[in-house]
Amino acid sequence: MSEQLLTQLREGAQDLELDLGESQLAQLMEFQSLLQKWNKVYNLTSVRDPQEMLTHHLLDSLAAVKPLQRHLAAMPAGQREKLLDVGSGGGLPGVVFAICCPDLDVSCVDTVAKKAAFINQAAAALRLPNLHGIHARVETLTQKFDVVSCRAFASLIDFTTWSRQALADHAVWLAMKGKQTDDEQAALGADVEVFHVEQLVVPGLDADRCIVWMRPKS
Ligand SMILES: C[S@@+](CC[C@H](N)C(=O)[O-])C[C@H]1O[C@@H](n2cnc3c(N)ncnc32)[C@H](O)[C@@H]1O
Repeated sequence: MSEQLLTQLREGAQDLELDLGESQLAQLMEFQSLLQKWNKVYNLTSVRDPQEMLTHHLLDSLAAVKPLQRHLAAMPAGQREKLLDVGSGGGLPGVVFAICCPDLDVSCVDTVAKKAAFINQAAAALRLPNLHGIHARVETLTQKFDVVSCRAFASLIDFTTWSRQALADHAVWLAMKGKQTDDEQAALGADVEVFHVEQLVVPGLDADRCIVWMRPKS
């Protein structure tokens, strides 16, 4: 991995006001190397160019870390919080969350077995005991999570409908979206509340990005 990409990653993390150590930056770089190395075998992403992978995948996922950390800090202190990343594919944003938030237990679920296997391989290679790959349809999961995230997965209504049973008490949905989501929000049922739409700025990427934060309405 080139020094130039590492410098860009470090500067991007600073722009995002992330407090990442050198070992976490190295893990992020190693994750990108794993994505590149295994992409041909596992078909993890259509993005092949390392520079594009850095901006469109790593920095894009990193842009959601500070908002996630803010949400976690506001949760009542207790046992280690659990996050489920739905349709995680090659681990975006799940693996990035696991690297940046070592106290968060991250599970990445995908219907494609080799993608879930890649996550477990990455967990071992990056020495991340808080990262797990699950091969399943999200609709079939019985475990409960405090935050359920997705990126480039499905419409808001499909995402919330399919993953609702995986929400613990007081849990929230964190949907990373790339454009205006007014139509998708309007299509949500009365049992889902959008409580915040948070705009994101991705260093080096001139594109609309936001997080749609949602919770079930009781
Ligand atoms: C477009 S990819 C997005 C991958 C990754 N989140 C990203 O941002 O690059 C969507 C992923 O969702 C997975 N998927 C589709 N339906 C699913 C379901 N019901 N449960 C779990 N994963 C599913 C697919 O296998 C695919 O890997």
